[in-house]
Amino acid sequence: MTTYLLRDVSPLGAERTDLLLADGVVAQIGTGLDAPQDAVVVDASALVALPGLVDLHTHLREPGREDAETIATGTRAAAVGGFTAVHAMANTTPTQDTAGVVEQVWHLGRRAGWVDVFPVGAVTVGLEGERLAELGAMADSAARVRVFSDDGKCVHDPVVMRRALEYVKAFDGVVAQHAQEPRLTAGSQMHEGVVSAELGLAGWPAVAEEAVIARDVLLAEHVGSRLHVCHLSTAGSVEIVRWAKSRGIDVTAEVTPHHLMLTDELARGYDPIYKVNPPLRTQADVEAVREGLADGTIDIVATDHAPHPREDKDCEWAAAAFGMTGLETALSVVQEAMVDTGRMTWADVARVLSTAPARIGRVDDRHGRPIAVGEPANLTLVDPAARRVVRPEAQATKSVNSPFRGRELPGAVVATFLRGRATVLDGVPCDDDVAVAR
Ligand SMILES: NC(=O)N[C@@H](CC(=O)O)C(=O)O
Ligand SMILES: [Zn+2]
Ligand SMILES: [Zn+2]
Repeated sequence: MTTYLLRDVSPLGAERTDLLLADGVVAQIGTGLDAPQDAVVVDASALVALPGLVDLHTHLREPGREDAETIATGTRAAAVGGFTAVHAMANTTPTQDTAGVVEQVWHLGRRAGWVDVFPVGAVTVGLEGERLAELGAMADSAARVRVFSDDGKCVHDPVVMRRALEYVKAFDGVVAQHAQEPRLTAGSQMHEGVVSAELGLAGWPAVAEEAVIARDVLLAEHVGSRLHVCHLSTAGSVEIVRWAKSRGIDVTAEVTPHHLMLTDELARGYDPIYKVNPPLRTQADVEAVREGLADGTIDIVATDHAPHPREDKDCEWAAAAFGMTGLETALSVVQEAMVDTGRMTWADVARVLSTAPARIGRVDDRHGRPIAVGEPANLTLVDPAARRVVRPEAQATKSVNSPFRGRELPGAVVATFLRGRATVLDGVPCDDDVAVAR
């Protein structure tokens, strides 16, 4: 295995030092380290080192929609985006609702070799919201599932939600809720507000999200369980989570990069590239989620990378699929929205994109670790001074539905290391090295 000496890198944006990566771990830290004979020396004097990013919410689409993404293409895109681990959502075909399917996804992730893939288990059979899936068997499987979600759909029946919350306690699992009251959002196309009224598109009101979050934090309190809120998007949701945390309720929440940056104004062009669930909200909501992320009410940023094939997006708004890609732009968007605005430091970025998601997903024995001697060398090197224009056709993901198309964003992932092995160097995926390691 290649040894890397990262010369003059800035861990978490702090003072520069050298990092020696050998035998899969951070072997030495210090200034002016001697380069071992066969080491590859990387001039990292312009780079910030972060613990490898961890995505709690990725749609890899395999099995079932390999025309949109495969585990191989999606995890390669994840590595390019600086990730060393992703949690793969359960809304595949077949659904990830049995030990057999989650083990298959886990095996395919290992075989691809780009990042560690942690399958999410469905809460209910077929995401139908009626009967609990075999949560225990998925937890005990080789995939060691700890995160359970019907994402794409809401676990709307309060009795089913209560049972799921109770059940996952046995193995320290968490239910990740896609908070969307279905009756309030039947036929909804975009955020309900001034813009939806003007465009004549059916609205998806903030209350449909907030009502479910309010119910679920109370359920989590009642049964003493752990709840995670997926892609929180409204100012009211931030308020409810803030209140729940102040009561000591064991709730965590995520926001997506697109909800940190984009608003419903973008729907005015009727371009379905901006159609997503939950919908893009208002500028006041964007301000509130930024503030919530900065003050710790929102624990993490998760991409909700949702690739769709062209034919599902190149159509009229009402017929188009909900969802946006995000793995390869997440870090840049967080830099623009939070770091370059002075709201967060790089140490905060490491928390919201690595340490906290690893902890919520209970993979913090391997990921989201401090950059310290003896720790697994899962690392991301970012050049904060770089700027680049997003070109979806040039991305590693198989799908081109990026809402950031044509935008210039700050920052670039220069390298990603998974257990000391480079998966990305000079911004380019290391196809040959990853193939050898397979
Ligand atoms: N976010 C989306 O708009 N779509 C997701 C489902 C989801 O995250 O709810 C998808 O699977 O396409
Ligand atoms: Zn969702
Ligand atoms: Zn999702």
